[in-house]
Amino acid sequence: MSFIEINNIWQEYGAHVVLERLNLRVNAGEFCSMVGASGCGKSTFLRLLLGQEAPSRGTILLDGKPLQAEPDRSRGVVFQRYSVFPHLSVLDNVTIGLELPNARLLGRLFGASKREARDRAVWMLQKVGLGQALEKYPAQLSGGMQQRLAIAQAFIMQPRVLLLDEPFGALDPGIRKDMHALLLQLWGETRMTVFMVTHDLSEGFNLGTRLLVFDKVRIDPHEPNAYGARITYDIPLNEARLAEMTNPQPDNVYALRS
Ligand SMILES: Nc1ncnc2c1ncn2[C@@H]1O[C@H](COP(=O)(O)OP(=O)(O)OP(=O)(O)O)[C@@H](O)[C@H]1O
Repeated sequence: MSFIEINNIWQEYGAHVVLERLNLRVNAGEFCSMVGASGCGKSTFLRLLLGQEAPSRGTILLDGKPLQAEPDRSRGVVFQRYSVFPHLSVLDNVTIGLELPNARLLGRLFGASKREARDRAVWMLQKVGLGQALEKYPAQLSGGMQQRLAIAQAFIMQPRVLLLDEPFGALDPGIRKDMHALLLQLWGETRMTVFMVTHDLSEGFNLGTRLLVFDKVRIDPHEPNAYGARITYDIPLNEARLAEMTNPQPDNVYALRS
């Protein structure tokens, strides 16, 4: 059994078929880069994986069970445009993720739990290079720093599946390179399963252990929306890195929680 099983899913909005007959098996720890023409349904596919939408047909299984309809802690997401809270400091932006799941029972965390959450958030922010900006507000940060903050927010929750929708699309080339290194490092440490949509082919090839190409197999020039896209190529990449990730040597294992 694969960690994620996608069985013959379709996504239709009225008469507009966006995805059709999509099948995929993904093992835990794989890093899937996803490319394809604009509008072919990559973000739609991510929304299905996140549980924000249910497919029109077909099933998605996570660990053998149907995906929960609501997004939960097992899945984290980073969009191209930083989705951080403007009225919270950098530190609070990251700590709040740890507090919210407990909020219904306890209100905000306090005492030792609060300190522990804060320590973990500081540690995570140091990892993404924001250790000197803890008390700043998002408006005081550059675009690249805000995106690092969004990544820290997603990683602190230690999701089993990380969904990235062009996470570096708005960044300068130099910062992009740093972020690639950071993402690979954190992926190696946490052994998450990653799905990343990108328009940058070289980014897709460099980071992924698998490249999924979305495309339409059938096209009706008179009815462009009559047929949907599916995965037309599934190319294994960076196999040595994947092997090291899924069978780590003791020296290569770091605990994310220090
Ligand atoms: N809720 C919706 N209702 C109707 N149409 C939708 C809905 N969501 C997406 N679509 C349509 O589905 C198609 C695929 O959109 P999607 O954003 O998934 O493509 P994409 O491959 O991610 O594109 P891009 O690379 O440009 O971001 C588009 O034509 C879009 O208009």
